Amino acid sequence: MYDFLRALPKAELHLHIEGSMEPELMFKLAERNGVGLRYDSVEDVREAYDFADLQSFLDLYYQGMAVLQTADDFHDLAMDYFQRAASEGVVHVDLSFDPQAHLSRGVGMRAQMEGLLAAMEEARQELDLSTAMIMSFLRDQPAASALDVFELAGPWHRHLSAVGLDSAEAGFPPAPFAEVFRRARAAGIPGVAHAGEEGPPDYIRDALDLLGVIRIDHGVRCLEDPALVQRLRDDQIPLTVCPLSNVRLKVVDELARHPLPALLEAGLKLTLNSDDPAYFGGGVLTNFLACQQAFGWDEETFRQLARNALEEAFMTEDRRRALLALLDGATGPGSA
Ligand code: HPA
Ligand SMILES: [Zn+2]
Repeated sequence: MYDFLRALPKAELHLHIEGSMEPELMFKLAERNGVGLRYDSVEDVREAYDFADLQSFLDLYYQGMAVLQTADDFHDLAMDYFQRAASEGVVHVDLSFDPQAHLSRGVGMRAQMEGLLAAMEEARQELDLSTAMIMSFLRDQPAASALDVFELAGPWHRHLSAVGLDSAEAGFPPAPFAEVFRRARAAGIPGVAHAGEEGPPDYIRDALDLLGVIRIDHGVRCLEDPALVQRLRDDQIPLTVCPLSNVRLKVVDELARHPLPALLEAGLKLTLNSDDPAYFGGGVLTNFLACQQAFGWDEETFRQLARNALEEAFMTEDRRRALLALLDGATGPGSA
């Protein structure tokens, strides 16, 4: 099964590039930029990654970013992740980043964009890895700040495949962000949003109705609302589920009790993703393997999850056709 899951052409739809920073890179960038760290060693960092909930993770996540200062840093961060992803059989990444978390530290939009876009081009040329960019807004910051950031990113709008919404969820409903998502849509940029991770099912409904999003990040709490589940199934709205993240942030007690089997049973369009691989114990392949261990799914189930991701990722139709053909070819007959 390892070989099968490794070979499966996997697309990652829910990945915060800042959450892909391994402690080794954090130390390297800290040294390069003369930024002090509160940790003495890589082991110290890993030990600190013991989270009680989403907020306790976010506190360290925003701290860790302090080492990112220049375009080169963003480039190196993304390339480090792309190389690891490619080695796990990932063929496409919808990469999300949080510009406000960098602007507030005095790191400009240009450095962020130029570094990330350079790495994305390098990944295409050197790793045959396609990528797309999602610019996310922090929902625990004022909606006016999201509007400012969207305007500030104007010169790069043509590089954005979507806008997103992340950070602390409970108590921060989607509604205030309707205007910025409407503006993005008017510029031809669709939306995705975290909803139903720690927040209630109503936030999923509001993300669809008020923000007009085309995918829901996480969404696992939809099961508390049967009418919502029916809508998500009828409309085949993709959910980007992050199994190991949900365990590490205590959305669920343990993977064996994760609602993934119930979500599948409900006929929802699911994908498996890593969220913040450096903080939550591994990348996409690790998440696939953990689900195999926990749920004993067969090859057909994993093939369908991988197909869902290829169908819903932000990529050209030519690339999608090629990767779907690779999926069917790589995984044998009966999969067409
Ligand atoms: O899992 C997450 N949830 C919300 N915001 C985030 N920002 C990075 N990771 C996450
Ligand atoms: Zn996330």
